[in-house]
Amino acid sequence: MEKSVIVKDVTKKYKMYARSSEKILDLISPKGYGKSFYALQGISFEANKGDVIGIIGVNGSGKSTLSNIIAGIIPPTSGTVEIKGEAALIAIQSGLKKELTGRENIELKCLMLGFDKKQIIELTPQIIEFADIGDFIDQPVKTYSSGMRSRLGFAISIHIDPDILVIDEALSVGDQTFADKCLDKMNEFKEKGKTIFFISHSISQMKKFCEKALWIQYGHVERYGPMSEVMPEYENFIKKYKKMTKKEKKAFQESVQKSRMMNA
Ligand SMILES: Nc1ncnc2c1ncn2[C@@H]1O[C@H](COP(=O)(O)OP(=O)(O)OP(=O)(O)O)[C@@H](O)[C@H]1O
Repeated sequence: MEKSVIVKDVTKKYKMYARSSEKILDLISPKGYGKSFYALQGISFEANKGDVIGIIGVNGSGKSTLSNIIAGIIPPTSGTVEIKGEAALIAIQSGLKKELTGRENIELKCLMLGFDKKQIIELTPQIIEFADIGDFIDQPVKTYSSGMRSRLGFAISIHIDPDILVIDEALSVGDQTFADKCLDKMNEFKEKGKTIFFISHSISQMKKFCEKALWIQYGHVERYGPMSEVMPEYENFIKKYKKMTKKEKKAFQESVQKSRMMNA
């Protein structure tokens, strides 16, 4: 199996300053100052070409942080991410410049990826047709609804033909017809042997589309394996969590959050 993504011991740390003066103290003290929150702690896994991996986990577990790191949008604090080829992120807020129109965003993204004028002229109508947002294509993106942003983002990313596609909740907005159109495109990618990471709160969508599951539990990899094995374990955890009393839930949340906080 040819590897397409190798993630080794990836950590993402965010500084939590109570006051702005703490930021200055952090900059000038040799050992740093203030508390750090670990969104990710020692994430390691490998993906093969053709893998379709669902990233699952409860709110705040680190799914979006990890997808942003895989797509190269943000760097890890420590650890390495090896990507074979070009990765693209599709998320509701992904990479669209709000002041620019939809059409200008298409051009910008293509230019940034090194496409020439001829390729851009060829691709633009295809992207516009897929996005299907009518006259809004010539309006600034800041006037778009979240569904329209997601449509444009999806249309751009799918047409630039990346080797690794990271789809973060992009199908949760907008209508069913568009979601089906996206799923068809994602299936085309799958058939071409590309690697897809898929984040969705829809467990049925996950089960239908992904063969593997990467379960992120409060910044750690809890389980990684076939969807048919990992998902039942995750669903069991959710069931148990839901059965907890309010007090038990709070105690549980506090203990996991505490394990992610560290000094400096
Ligand atoms: N810029 C930031 N500064 C501080 N903390 C952050 C930042 N970005 C994310 N976090 C924290 O990191 C943790 C992981 O966030 P992330 O958005 O990756 O989780 P998620 O699993 O995608 O959650 P959800 O399912 O709610 O979208 C959260 O506790 C979040 O509050």
